[in-house]
Amino acid sequence: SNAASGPDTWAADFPIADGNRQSPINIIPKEAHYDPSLKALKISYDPSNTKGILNNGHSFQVDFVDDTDSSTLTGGPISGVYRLRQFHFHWGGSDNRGSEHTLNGIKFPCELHLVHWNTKYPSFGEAAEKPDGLAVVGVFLKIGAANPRLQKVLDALDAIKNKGKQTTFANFDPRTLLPGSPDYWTYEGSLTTPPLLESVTWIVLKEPISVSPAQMAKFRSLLFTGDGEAPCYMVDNYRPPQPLKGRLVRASFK
Ligand SMILES: NS(=O)(=O)c1cc(F)cc(F)c1
Ligand SMILES: [Zn+2]
Repeated sequence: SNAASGPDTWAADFPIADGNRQSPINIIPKEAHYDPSLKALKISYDPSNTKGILNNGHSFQVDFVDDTDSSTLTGGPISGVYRLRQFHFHWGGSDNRGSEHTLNGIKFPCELHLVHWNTKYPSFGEAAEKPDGLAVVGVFLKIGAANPRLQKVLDALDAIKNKGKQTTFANFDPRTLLPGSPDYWTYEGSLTTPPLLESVTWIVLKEPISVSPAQMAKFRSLLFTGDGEAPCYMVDNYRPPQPLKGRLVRASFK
């Protein structure tokens, strides 16, 4: 990561960067504990909640209307109802890196995060400050055939090349981005970007989805920089794995 503002500099402004439940982590499947009490994830999204797509200067995100319980996550390791807020990605400058979570030390070229907040709190902002406030579903992307489900998202990127740009984006069902297998690992962690709040129940799906090299090039065509600034390609926007500090990683499958 670059010295100026990369992950190694965050502890100065956000001491929680060295906390006891930081994310991401390296997942070692053989060291995960199968928990038969873990429920299946229940995901119910309403595509009409899609609000827009934004280049926020560190990734791009697709935002959802979250003022009703029409796009929710329940079941799995969580209790209660969590509402979909946004999804976004992290990726590398080449196919050998990019994911935040790793599997047996292996980095994937890209990782999708679907961010949900616990409706026992009045808002996303309030929930983000509570230990059980957020639930993020992580999906690995691996190089293979072009993924037609990604294409609508990637085709919108030309309109949000620079930091701060947003455009309309409607009627997208993020469920189409999920793999077939329901198997997941889960652990208690944090946001992976500042403010690094320790409020996330992570749910990392075992089965990756595919992305082609040409599709990865689309991700890498975005800019970290604003219009009129010296352009800097948006790549390597991932935090490396953080110390487990005694946490258990549970598996929903044997
Ligand atoms: N990358 S992440 O999913 O942990 C995340 C989600 C979020 F809503 C805000 C953040 F700053 C970071
Ligand atoms: Zn993320």
